[in-house]
Amino acid sequence: MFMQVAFKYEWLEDCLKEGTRLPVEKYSLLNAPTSAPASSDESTHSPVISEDEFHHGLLSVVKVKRSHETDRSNEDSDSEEDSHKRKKEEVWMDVIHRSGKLGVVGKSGMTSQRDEGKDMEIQTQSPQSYTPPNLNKNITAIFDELKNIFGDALGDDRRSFSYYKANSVLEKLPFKITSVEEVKGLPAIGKSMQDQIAEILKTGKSSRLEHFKEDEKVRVVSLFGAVWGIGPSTAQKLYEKGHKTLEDLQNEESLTSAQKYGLRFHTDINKKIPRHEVQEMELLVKNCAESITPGISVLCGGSYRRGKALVGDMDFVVTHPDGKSHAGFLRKLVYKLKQLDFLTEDLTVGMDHPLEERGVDTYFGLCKYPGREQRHRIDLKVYPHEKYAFGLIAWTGNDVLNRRLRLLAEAKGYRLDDHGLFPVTRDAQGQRVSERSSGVLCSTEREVFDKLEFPWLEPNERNL
Ligand SMILES: Nc1ccn([C@H]2C[C@H](O)[C@@H](COP(=O)(O)OP(=O)(O)OP(=O)(O)O)O2)c(=O)n1
Ligand SMILES: [Mn+2]
Repeated sequence: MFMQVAFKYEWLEDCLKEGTRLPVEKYSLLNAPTSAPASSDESTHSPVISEDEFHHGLLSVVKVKRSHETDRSNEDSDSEEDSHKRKKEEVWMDVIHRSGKLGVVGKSGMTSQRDEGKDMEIQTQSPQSYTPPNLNKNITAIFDELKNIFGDALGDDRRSFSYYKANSVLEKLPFKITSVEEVKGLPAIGKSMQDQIAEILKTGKSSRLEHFKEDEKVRVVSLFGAVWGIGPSTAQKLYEKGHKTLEDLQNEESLTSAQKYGLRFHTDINKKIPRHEVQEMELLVKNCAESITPGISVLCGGSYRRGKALVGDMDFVVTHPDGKSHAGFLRKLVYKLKQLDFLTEDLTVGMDHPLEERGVDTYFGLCKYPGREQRHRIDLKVYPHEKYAFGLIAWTGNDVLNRRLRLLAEAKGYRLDDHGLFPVTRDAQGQRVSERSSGVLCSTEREVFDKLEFPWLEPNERNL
């Protein structure tokens, strides 16, 4: 039985380490510990979890698949708000950092792989699988639906993110929740989440979700919004045109060709890819790339690089250490991968930046595992050597870490994105400007972490 409503974060960490639910007494914040007290020194370094503060700590990173409609570079446009909360953020950074470690300690024996002393982080790594057991699917499945409804249909990224971060805590818990008392005091689980959890525990359902399911507009708009290439505003327009089902959309002329592919392969794209298949496809792309330009570096980032057992899509990050052979490479790679019948449909393409521009070439498309017709989403991004470390961090994620790093950079007077780390100055009007040409030089991910004074995380430790 859980009597305390607030206890130290180490409780969660230790539970995960032990693989069992430990008594909370010695972690209590309300009662003075009677036995085996944590040293006072330790408690000063151990942030206490308060939902509200944790909430502010994470802000509105949204894990919704809308990157194709959203310019990632504009993601931080709410930086005014962010700056108000930055102070609090810094305090909570440690908490969040710890929460990232949870998944790692939860999987006993997971080790770090280092690849130090290299000029560039060109690594062939096979991180061990990251598969935290989710003992609370009865709750997280409902929250996941609500996350999608708020994100895909209602465009309410803030609420969507509340469910996303609540789930990222709940799915890592080493026990099945039987009473709402057990989640009080956990990060990201505030009063509203507690009430919803209590309701789910009692009735097996969420009235909020049931209400949405009864609302035809919400149901239809979130269905459409979940299609690759269709965002909340297009989804709403399609609903207003009278469409009700995905079949209805098949004859809709106004869809772009990418949206049509998104629709046609909707079921395929939504299926997660087993890790070992990604590994094989990574090898296929690597071999193909090497046969075109020897020495080229190809790495599959995203959740695969973070060690997930099931992967949503493939995010390839490519560069060439010589600083020039990357230019024009993507077109050749795409051509050859199509010849191999691996790449099948183009979604969006932005390539052929001339060498002098030092731009990033991108290809978003669909591919298939050799011998099968099922499609998967694939992104290929080619970075010039000097931007590579930044691209690799951005496309490895996860998005919570990306957000944290960006906010931290901002607090230190920089702007961070997948192209680099740029000092921010003020122009004559007092507006913040960052000069693209004067970026900080970092040739490895570790140098970027060091520059930001963020504790180093191996890729498999980045599931925050
Ligand atoms: N709004 C977003 C979307 C993505 N990313 C970054 C972090 C992600 O880890 C990476 C790849 O994006 P994905 O949507 O492919 O996410 P993952 O690879 O992490 O998960 P999965 O593909 O398994 O769904 O890009 C981000 O910072 N912000
Ligand atoms: Mn991915």
